[in-house]
Amino acid sequence: MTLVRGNYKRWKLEAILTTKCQSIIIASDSVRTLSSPIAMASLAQQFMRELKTPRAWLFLLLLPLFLLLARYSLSTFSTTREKRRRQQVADDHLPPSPPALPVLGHLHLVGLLPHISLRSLARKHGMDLMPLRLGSMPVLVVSSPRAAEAVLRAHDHVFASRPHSLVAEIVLYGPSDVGFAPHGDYWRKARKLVTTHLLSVKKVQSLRLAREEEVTMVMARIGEAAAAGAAVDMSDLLGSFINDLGCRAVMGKSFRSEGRNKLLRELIEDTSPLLAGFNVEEFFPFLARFGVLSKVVRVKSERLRRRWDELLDRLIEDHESKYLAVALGDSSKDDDDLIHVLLSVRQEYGLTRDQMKAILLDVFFGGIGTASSMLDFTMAELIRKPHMMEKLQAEFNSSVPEGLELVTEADLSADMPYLRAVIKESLRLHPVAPLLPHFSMASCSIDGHTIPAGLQVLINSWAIGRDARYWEDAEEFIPERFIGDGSASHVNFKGNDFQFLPFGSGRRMCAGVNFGIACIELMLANLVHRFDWELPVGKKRGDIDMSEVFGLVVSRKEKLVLVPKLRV
Ligand code: HEM
Repeated sequence: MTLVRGNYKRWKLEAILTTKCQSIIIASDSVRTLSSPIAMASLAQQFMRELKTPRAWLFLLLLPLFLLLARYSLSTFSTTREKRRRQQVADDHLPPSPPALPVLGHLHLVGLLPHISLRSLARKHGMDLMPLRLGSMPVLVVSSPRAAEAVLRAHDHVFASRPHSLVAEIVLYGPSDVGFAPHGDYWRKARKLVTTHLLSVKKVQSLRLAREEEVTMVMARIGEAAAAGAAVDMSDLLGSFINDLGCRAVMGKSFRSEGRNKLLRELIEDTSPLLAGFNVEEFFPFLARFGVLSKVVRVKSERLRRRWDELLDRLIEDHESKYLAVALGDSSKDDDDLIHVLLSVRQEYGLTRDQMKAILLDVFFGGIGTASSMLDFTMAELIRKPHMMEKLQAEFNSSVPEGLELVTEADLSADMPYLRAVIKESLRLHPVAPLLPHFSMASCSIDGHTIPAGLQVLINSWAIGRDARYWEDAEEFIPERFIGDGSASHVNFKGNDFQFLPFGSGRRMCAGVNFGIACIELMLANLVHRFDWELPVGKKRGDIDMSEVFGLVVSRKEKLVLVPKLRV
């Protein structure tokens, strides 16, 4: 195994231009200049949006100049015959790649929903391990459980890093969070802190009362709508439930009244597209040398960072004074929120203020969109299949005391196989993070192919969860497959079953599984147990549109509007 820098030059997919751009990356001592994978993935969408901005026109104006420079680069740096021969030998050890265009590579083949277009491409060319070139960026797309196991288990130590993203670097302070941080000592320390103190099973259990209180408030709102015969925008309701719960966990109860929950939701909504957006210069690093394009992204990111700073600094300062009072014995320790926990371990882990802020942002970005989108998909599937909704309600009827107004987590600890099967099936068919972004830190060999160091790897968990070689009726929503003698009754999401990766696997697996599942189970249980759900007049079940919008988290395009009827 060779280190990244030594090996990077050996990697060339098709265009000599690519090699040139990468040489420049190496020369500038930035071996990790590849973009955020999610950024890459929303390419087309962003591009259409960007066409309306001055920046896009700037790009179009710069394109001829770029092509001229590319030609110049080709002639100036043309490889020697011997180098080409050696490159050919290296290429022969790579899996084959679909045909590409000059300059763009395979960029034009990535659509608005990259996980879907990448699956079509992999299927068309029969490639479970598919090297692509997006602009000048080499990417390896992994589309089968077997290939995912090779990456996430056999070579987990090689692929446990993340690709670089300019936006994450600015907005996430380095990045100093867990999710975007490159593999290394800092990531290890931050991940340990998060899994031991913030998102441990014990900590998640200690937030049980908070979850139950938040669910009670939501049920009261739905109850009012039911009494009035009014429709409820479920997408919005579920979004604000998870947002409020996240705020409560992070900053404590006392901040809801100050409007900080709303501010936080706005900030997350403003930041997510940028974190998921694509930056021209990251696909064409050659252009970044002019510095013009990266400035636009930089300015936007810095503006957001200032807004985050203002909110997070205030939150931390408020907590610091309270923490000090508790430490001096002037006040009782009534607060156990995550900022408080972070302050208590700050010295032990040697955390700076910026690092604390980045770690808090992970809880917001990791937790809020994921759980609410997942709940939205699940409710939509259950409405489309009323017999499944009835089966789930029957499970509650037989498991919880009659007339129970709130299903608590204690009630859920009883055996509820169908509830768990519905959640698993929803995660299989609609993984809200469908492309897992990884980065190779060294070269390694998979199936006789040499995978070079310094390569961005995307594991298509959406394609893997629908792989007909592993799943019967792979495109259908059938929770029964996960129970009894169903074909997947032994499969779980702990990262050992590589045909089912909604939370990833290996070192970079989701750090918030327990937190996420606890929120989802409690909310879904109460929605289904307390209410029957109907569609607004004039809308049929078949009209529910399951199409998606790609972003940091994939969500349903259409809002889910339902009319509740009180059951209990
Ligand atoms: C339905 C809910 C959720 C889903 C489906 C989900 C899914 C994922 C996935 C697919 C990854 C990437 C795994 C990989 O690269 O192999 C991830 C990473 C992560 N998630 Fe989650 N997640 C959820 C909830 C949460 C929650 C509630 C939190 C925190 C409060 C959280 C925090 C994180 C963090 C910190 C990482 C980065 C781990 C690392 O890079 O070391 N997630 N999540």
